[in-house]
Amino acid sequence: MTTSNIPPGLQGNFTNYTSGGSDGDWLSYKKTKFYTNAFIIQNGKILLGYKKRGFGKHKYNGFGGKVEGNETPLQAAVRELEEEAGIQAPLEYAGTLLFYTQGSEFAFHIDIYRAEAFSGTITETEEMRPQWFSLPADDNSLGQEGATHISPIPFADMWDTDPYWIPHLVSKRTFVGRADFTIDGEIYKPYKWWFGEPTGMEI
Ligand SMILES: CNc1ncnc2c1ncn2[C@@H]1O[C@H](COP(=O)(O)OP(=O)(O)OP(=O)(O)O)[C@@H](O)[C@H]1O
Repeated sequence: MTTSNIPPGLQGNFTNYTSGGSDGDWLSYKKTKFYTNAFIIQNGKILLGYKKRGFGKHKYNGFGGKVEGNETPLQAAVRELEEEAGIQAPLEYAGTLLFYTQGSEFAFHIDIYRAEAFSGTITETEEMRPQWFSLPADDNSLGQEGATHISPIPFADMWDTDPYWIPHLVSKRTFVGRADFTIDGEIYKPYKWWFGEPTGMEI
């Protein structure tokens, strides 16, 4: 299995891909802005933050934000993790998500990172309230301790397309994807999406 209907903005050969939504065209956008999103995954648990303000308010997500000035995405990811959760971690690249909402001035290009260790004390900030969640049992081979009495990943309170790529993140398989949304008032609805695992060096 290689590739079918790869969305504009992604190139290469892919495996384990999944897609859904409208049969219509992908939306078009003129520019992209670079963002980051970082997750700590440890002992059968994943650290998420409840966003208290700004974009994605009231959703759980990783910790991240805009890549500033001449930072690399990795430097931005390390800085945002510290600003939003109070911790430092040896982040590793995990995947990339393109996200566009109809009518928006730009598309998000989000580099996603993960780490299995961290230092410092997890701290609630003005922007995020950090909380551990348990991974599904299949991904829980690192040990159940600490994970048995905590809630599963709260997908109902996350971006609708998160369930398509979080499993790749958790199982350490590099992924890329695109998700186009429409917006109705303040409600974002997934319109069309595609996620896959690159088989070469072409990201
Ligand atoms: C389907 N769509 C999506 N799925 C999953 N995650 C998404 C996302 N769309 C945006 N994100 C993340 O949401 C955060 C916004 O960052 P945001 O708080 O706006 O950035 P930053 O802290 O720089 O902003 P301010 O400094 O407050 O302006 C940032 O982690 C970004 O990666």
